Amino acid sequence: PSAAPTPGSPAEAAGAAAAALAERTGVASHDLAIVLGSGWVPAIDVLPDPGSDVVEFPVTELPGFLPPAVEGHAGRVRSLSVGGKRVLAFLGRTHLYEGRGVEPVVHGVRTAAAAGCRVVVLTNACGGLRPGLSVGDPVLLADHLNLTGRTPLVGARFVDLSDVYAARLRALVREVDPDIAEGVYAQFPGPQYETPAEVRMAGVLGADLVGMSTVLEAVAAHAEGCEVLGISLVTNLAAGLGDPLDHDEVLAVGKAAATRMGELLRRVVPR
Ligand SMILES: Nc1nc2[nH]c(I)nc2c(=O)[nH]1
Repeated sequence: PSAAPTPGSPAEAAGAAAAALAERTGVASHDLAIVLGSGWVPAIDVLPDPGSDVVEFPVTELPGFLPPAVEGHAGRVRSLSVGGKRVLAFLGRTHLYEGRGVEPVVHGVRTAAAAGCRVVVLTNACGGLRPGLSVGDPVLLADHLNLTGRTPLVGARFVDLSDVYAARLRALVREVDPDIAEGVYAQFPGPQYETPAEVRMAGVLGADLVGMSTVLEAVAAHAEGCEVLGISLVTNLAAGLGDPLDHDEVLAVGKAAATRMGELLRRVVPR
């Protein structure tokens, strides 16, 4: 048996949250987790198997989760069946820019892993900077640039990240949607958007997308042994490449693309 996690450690906190989740949902083990970024929440309404039970509650009912710092970010969690798999969906997430450290940012994916999930799907809304990307495009993450200067890992955890966005899952998505674009996502700390010069810098560094989430969650989930699938929704052209950024537009674009994203998830998740 694996050694009991150190009292007060993030692993212990994830274990406690997973136990509370099993209790609250009546589901002993979940198979797959989905983190829904801005605009993605409507996408999961098309997911549940007809007639299957769906349990939803505020994520703060589980230990270790903080109340949403940003008004309107629904900090909720939903347990549902999709293609016979038990799925744990986080509607909204904690962002690094909330200034509450890295632990709360990755507590969800660590809880999912402790609850049995072996696959974690991370979705987000982001800015597009590669020519040819348009607002409303989904982009499959092939790799990332961690420009946050932070990491969820502590100590001698020399984790290999050469397949952090699992090639197996990316191949599955390409089978379902052969024309989907693939790209490299750079996470900035935020909360401000990039300057045009920073966007140009990200491009020089090889980024196709810029955002404020996902990277630290992917590192944490991969370090827990989960296969990670990342899908971004381009909701604006990065600074200097298009109209000035507006958060309300972001949500509108997300809603418009939600059914397409829901279809994509519904065809990928059971596999
Ligand atoms: N860093 C960064 N995050 C974003 N999130 C969204 I939606 N658009 C952007 C963007 O242009 N830059």
